[in-house]
Amino acid sequence: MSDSAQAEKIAEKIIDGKAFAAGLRERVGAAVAKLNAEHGLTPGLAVVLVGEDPASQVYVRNKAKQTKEAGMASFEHRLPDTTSQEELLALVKQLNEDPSVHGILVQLPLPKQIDSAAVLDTIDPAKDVDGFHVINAGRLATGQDALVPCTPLGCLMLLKDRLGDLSGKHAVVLGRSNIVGKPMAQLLLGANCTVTIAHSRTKDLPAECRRADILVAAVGRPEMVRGDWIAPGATVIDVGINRIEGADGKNRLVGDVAFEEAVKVAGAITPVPGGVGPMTIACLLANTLTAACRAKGLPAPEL
Ligand SMILES: NC(=O)C1=CN([C@@H]2O[C@H](COP(=O)(O)OP(=O)(O)OC[C@H]3O[C@@H](n4cnc5c(N)ncnc54)[C@H](OP(=O)(O)O)[C@@H]3O)[C@@H](O)[C@H]2O)C=CC1
Ligand SMILES: Nc1nc(=O)c2c([nH]1)NC[C@@H]1CN(c3ccc(C(=O)N[C@@H](CCC(=O)O)C(=O)O)cc3)C=[N+]21
Repeated sequence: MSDSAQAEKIAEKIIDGKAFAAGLRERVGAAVAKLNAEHGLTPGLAVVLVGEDPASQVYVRNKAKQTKEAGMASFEHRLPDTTSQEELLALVKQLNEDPSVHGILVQLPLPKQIDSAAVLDTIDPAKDVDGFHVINAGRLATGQDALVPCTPLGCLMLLKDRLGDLSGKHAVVLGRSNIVGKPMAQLLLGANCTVTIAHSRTKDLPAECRRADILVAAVGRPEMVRGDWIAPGATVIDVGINRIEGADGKNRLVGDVAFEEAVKVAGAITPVPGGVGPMTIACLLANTLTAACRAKGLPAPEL
């Protein structure tokens, strides 16, 4: 095969999350404009950042910018690293009561003096646009209307867009965190996949992965999934966001999958950056729109 034919084949395999997210944000923006014109409602998202973690600051800035671009109100709350649990809970309760706020996101991780689970469970479940509250986790697990965690929701959208019906496919989810792995497995189960959840105690990770039609990697280990862990033609979703030092001494962003190896074997694969990350923020906006509609007793638009 010629070099250009080879390059074309690889390009076809890449799932362009950045482009899909841009389209989703446009659809959210159009729905927000309609909601505003017909009902005088402007969805509002409050983002709370505790401490000065530079990566978190970048995400929070991006979220605020994209929230405004979609025509929604953005409220940013920055608290010092030394904030107490009581102070943070007081702010969350104030946001719960504020009628202009439809979505609340408390950026994770939180400083160690704060009990994250207690904070997340204080957020009004109807405003929990991260979908991390136990009520929303329970609703998702029991097949009821829930606010669904943004990252897995974005992964599911990319999978359905690429593969159509997912029924009967064998999905392997690497990672079992409450914010990615577990809700991802629930969503895939809801889409009628046969689901395996693998983690740090799984015996033969490469063998489990090779059985996957759909492989979702969310472990936080740079390039852990090698090309020979992937079944030929499988669809690979790389959730990992890892900053590592490149050969040139500069920082670069890599996923949990060794992309160059994997792209040769996989049928389709998300890149890092430009894959799942942008979908997470677009889904956050979609969830804020959903929360605002439900607060007014309106049906959430199909996006
Ligand atoms: N793109 C995006 O928008 C987002 C990206 N991320 C990224 O996704 C990744 C995962 O995030 P998150 O779920 O929060 O991470 P956690 O650290 O909470 O969970 C990691 C999971 O991976 C498992 N694991 C860790 N090491 C191994 C290993 N060597 N072999 C097998 N399993 C392993 C752990 O197993 P065990 O339970 O046994 O410890 C755990 O279940 C990170 O890179 C994070 O940065 C996260 C959120 C959003
Ligand atoms: N309450 C809470 N909710 C979250 O959803 C949440 C959180 N806390 N804490 C941190 C993680 C991480 N996260 C990302 C969002 C967007 C990108 C993203 O847009 N990434 C770009 C690249 C960004 C870059 O260059 O650094 C991309 O992959 O193309 C990545 C990661 C949300 N998180």
